Amino acid sequence: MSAAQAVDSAKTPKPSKPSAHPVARVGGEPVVISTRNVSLWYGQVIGVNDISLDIGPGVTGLLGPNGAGKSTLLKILSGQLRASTGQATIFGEPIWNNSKIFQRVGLVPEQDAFYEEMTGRDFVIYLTRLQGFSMGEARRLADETLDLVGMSKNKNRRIDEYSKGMRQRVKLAQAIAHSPDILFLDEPLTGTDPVGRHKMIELVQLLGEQGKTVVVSSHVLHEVEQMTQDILLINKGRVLADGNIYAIREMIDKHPHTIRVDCDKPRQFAAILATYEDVVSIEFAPDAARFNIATRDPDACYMRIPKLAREHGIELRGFMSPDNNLMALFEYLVK
Ligand SMILES: Nc1ncnc2c1ncn2[C@@H]1O[C@H](COP(=O)(O)OP(=O)(O)OP(=O)(O)O)[C@@H](O)[C@H]1O
Repeated sequence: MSAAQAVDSAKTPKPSKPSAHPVARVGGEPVVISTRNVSLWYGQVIGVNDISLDIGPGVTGLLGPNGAGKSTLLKILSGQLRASTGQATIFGEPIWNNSKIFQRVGLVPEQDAFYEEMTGRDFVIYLTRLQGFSMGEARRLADETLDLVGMSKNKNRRIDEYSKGMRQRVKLAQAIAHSPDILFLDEPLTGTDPVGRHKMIELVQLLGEQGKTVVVSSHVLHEVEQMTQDILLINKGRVLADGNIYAIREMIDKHPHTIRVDCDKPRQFAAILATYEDVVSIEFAPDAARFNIATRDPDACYMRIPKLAREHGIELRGFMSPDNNLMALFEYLVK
């Protein structure tokens, strides 16, 4: 059985009836999530500002730098925060204080909120029970879902012994165990190792292909575009652009993209990378242990870095896109 079939066949929740309300459409698909003029203030600080959007089935990437309002928007859409003004609906029904809707929603929050002394398995069972499943069903769903996210081997260990990547996978398992129609993931790739990252991306894609509505936030374009082509760009609490990745890519390609490289022989590796035409500049950290490489072809550069490191016997400790990439893009977009 494929993982995709497993996601669906593993679960036997009692599905809620679809809303009787007629729904609008986005790109030929029914609108699942909708907001109109939604704003939220934290005292004097604006979290999100006058956001109106329609999201349909499939994966939508919510992309923005730190502090853009991604978590605030996801919290409003998942019913954790009430908008100060405006309306937010799922399947045409208000989200706030609507327990019927909560059963159709799964959430991977940015912050961990575990009972650390519990095992991963008990944690998923416990939260699945809260969705109204019997103990037997919750156990079965927890086991099947933990298997799906690659946590079978470690599910009976205490959560306080887990790596960051394992924690992310348990968060994903609790979010999908009850087979929700809608899934919100807030920076799910943070701290994941390459295998966990691949697994998470694959699952997000599968859920989208199954017709679930998945909204995934990130501040790294490269991460988001591995999961979807549909992007909402958000900055300073506002949606700046809503559309296809290629249009957004075009804007980005006019700006050099920065990749931070951490390895055991930074000078040697920087010299190798500098020979490529797309590389615009290389800048070392003050201690010269890491360097930033600016490139006009991020895709090629991301592919090339691990390959060259392997070929030249360089130990690559990490490479990632620092926030200032997106900041540069957003500054450009709001000009
Ligand atoms: N509980 C809070 N109290 C006061 N201000 C807050 C609170 N939570 C968020 N903010 C502010 O609201 C704005 C949006 O924050 P939010 O966390 O939604 O952004 P984000 O895009 O998710 O960023 P990050 O990835 O850093 O979490 C920021 O200016 C942030 O400082």
